[in-house]
Amino acid sequence: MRTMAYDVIVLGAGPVGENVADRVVKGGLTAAVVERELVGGECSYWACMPTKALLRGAAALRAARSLPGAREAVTGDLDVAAVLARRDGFSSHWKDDGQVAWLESAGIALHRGHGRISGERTVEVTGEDGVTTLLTARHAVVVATGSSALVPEIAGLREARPWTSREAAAASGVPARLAIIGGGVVATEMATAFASLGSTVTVLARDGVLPQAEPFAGELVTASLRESGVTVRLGAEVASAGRDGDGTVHLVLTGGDRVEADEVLVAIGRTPNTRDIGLDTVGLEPGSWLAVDDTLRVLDGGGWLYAAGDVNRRVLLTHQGKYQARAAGDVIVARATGAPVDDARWGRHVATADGRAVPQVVFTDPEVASVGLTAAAAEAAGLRIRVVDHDLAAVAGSALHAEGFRGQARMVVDEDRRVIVGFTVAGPDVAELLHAATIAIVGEVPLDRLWHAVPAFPTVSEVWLRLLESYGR
Ligand SMILES: Cc1cc2nc3c(=O)[nH]c(=O)nc-3n(C[C@H](O)[C@H](O)[C@H](O)COP(=O)(O)OP(=O)(O)OC[C@H]3O[C@@H](n4cnc5c(N)ncnc54)[C@H](O)[C@@H]3O)c2cc1C
Ligand SMILES: NC(=O)c1ccc[n+]([C@@H]2O[C@H](COP(=O)([O-])OP(=O)(O)OC[C@H]3O[C@@H](n4cnc5c(N)ncnc54)[C@H](O)[C@@H]3O)[C@@H](O)[C@H]2O)c1
Repeated sequence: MRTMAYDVIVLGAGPVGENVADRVVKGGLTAAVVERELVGGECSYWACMPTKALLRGAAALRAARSLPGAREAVTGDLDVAAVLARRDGFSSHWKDDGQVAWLESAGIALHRGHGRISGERTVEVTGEDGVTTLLTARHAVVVATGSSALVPEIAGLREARPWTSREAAAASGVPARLAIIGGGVVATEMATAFASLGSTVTVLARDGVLPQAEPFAGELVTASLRESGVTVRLGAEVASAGRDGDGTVHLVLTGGDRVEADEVLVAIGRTPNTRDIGLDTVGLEPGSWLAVDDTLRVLDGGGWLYAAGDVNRRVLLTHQGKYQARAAGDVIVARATGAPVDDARWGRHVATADGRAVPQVVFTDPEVASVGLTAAAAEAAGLRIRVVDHDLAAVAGSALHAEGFRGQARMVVDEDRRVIVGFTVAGPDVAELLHAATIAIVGEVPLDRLWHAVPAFPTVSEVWLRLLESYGR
């Protein structure tokens, strides 16, 4: 067996694994990444990038149609083939040459194949040709193997060959009828995308629409989906499924109702890619999420094992995984070189923001942008809060932005510290509004100082002033 040694070995070359390796190399250590599929991971080829490319054309069309003067210039409908072709481009046509070239330029070694931990600081890589290479790490092994779509144990569902987010993101055509199981982020984004591309969509949202978000966000998205022709069935649970000889999928709901579709997309959350990575060889449970401390070191992982990104379940988002990667890479370098470890809250070597200040944009119509705690989550955390709401349509910038603008903003204030701990905004094109709130929350900017952060007129950001005015001085 061929053997090779590096300072750090990273299992998985998704956005998170790539970034851990980059930080480690920038810190003066050597690093190798092990990748069994495409360098770039889920985000680049089957998640963030292709799905946003599927959504963007319809969003631009909606924006034009919402403006007298511009709407008259729109003479046709979406060009579905062009949307799919643009999506193909944003997925690099499912080829990773560009990302491999970046790895080379960054001085990171790549081992293609399935990686398995085989003991303390060792990883076995089995290539497609069956040849195995043994890698040893002088300092750390980082698991960044990500997650996969969870398919529930519903009678007949697996045999019905459901789509997961992968098939939806990479679809080469548009099914006439699409049923979606789930009401979360993937379900609402893909309902928005496929409805705009011409599918007749049914969303089966057992637990509601965007149940993790502020309630007004789910309500606005549900109303908008329904207006665009999507059937949204709140509380609907699928009891059994089947696909008949002509390809039609039949779903039977608890209570007996039936739904027919040409494809069914399962979007009920994720499962960690840890079933076959050798966790048992180091006393950990195969198939489990890898719990970590704030420096991303695996609990009971011997001190040399780290886990970053989706696989540790802290936050399943690319930007937050990459934030963890920067902390993990830097702390591995610090520990390897004997430099001081800065693991105090908000220190260089910890991912403090994971707990309290995670930004997310759901690219539905309307967009939902949020950071920090919802009112419900803040109350559950025992904070004494005050909730301030404002109609987003009632600022001049919004009225100018689109006719019939609909939206809502909410800030959640920690009354004991007089700082914002949560912010949610729903409305057309609000994604870029979010970073101001992220800075206010991470910076723990006192409300009295925020009065001096004056939003420009006439922008949608003026809602910040209105929220402060409602709160009072
Ligand atoms: C449909 C969809 C849309 C999304 N949109 C967004 C979005 O807009 N914004 C956002 O921030 N997040 C989004 N996400 C979440 C985002 O995709 C993930 O948070 C992100 O990909 C996690 O990165 P990662 O590096 O941890 O894992 P992954 O991207 O899953 O990468 C893990 C890599 O490890 C490899 N691997 C796994 N096991 C092994 C092994 N044993 N040996 C070798 N290699 C292995 C895999 O092949 C993969 O390349 C979306 C998710 C989905 C499903
Ligand atoms: N724009 C973005 O940032 C973006 C886009 C897509 C996905 N993602 C990330 O990808 C991850 C996965 O997304 P997702 O939509 O699959 O998960 P999710 O957790 O957002 O939503 C899953 C939904 O399915 C429901 N559910 C769970 N089990 C069910 C069952 N058996 N039957 C019916 N419903 C069930 C849940 O209540 C939940 O509402 C998320 O963590 C999300 O953050 C992010």
